[in-house]
Amino acid sequence: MKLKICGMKYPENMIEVASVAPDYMGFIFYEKSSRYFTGTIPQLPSSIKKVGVFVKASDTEIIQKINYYRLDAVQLHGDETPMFCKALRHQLKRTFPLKTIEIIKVFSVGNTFNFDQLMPFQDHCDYFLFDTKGKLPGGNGETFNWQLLEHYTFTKPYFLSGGIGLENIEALEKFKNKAISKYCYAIDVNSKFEIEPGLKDKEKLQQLKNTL
Ligand SMILES: O=C(O)c1ccccc1N[C@@H]1O[C@H](COP(=O)(O)O)[C@@H](O)[C@H]1O
Repeated sequence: MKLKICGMKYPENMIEVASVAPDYMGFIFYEKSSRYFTGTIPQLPSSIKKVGVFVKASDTEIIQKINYYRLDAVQLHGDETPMFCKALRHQLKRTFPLKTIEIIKVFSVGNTFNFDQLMPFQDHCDYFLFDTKGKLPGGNGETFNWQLLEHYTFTKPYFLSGGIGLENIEALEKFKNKAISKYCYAIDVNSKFEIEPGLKDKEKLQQLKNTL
């Protein structure tokens, strides 16, 4: 399973964390977040895809950040509509004809989550990401009931997110052996691997990586 490490804020820490060899590294472009990122990204191995995390940002802002930070993917973490995703995808293809910018559409999962709502997004994103519904748009540090994924009837690969920490390793092992994990493409981690918001604990991340 692939690994995404999200909410990076400090260049030296990014270099440290790059040695864990995640597949994706995420940067939060949401001003109200304690992980809001405005700095510079050092040269990272090209095997690590850089993801910009946006909450209801405009297409102009998203494109500007892709250009400036040379992002490889965008994570749409607000209530963006299927039409927005469709239009953005077209615009990304036009603006960056030589590079595929992946679109990861996030859904906040509560106990009554209806997976039917994913249908209109299917053709307009590359991956879904399931996070836990909480007070904040993201980074709540809480897991959701993964058993709900038995209602996932699509074939689009998804990121499993929301409060995943070292204490979930055993549950992750069990999840990986179940049919419901068939389309789980990556694990996404954030607040449970922090020393402070935006500063990640490399040793803990290495422990997780060794189990994936
Ligand atoms: O982390 C944030 O502050 C944040 C703010 C706004 C949108 C998304 C945010 N984080 C994303 O939330 C998920 C889950 O994080 P956690 O493991 O529950 O802390 C992750 O994808 C982050 O990218």
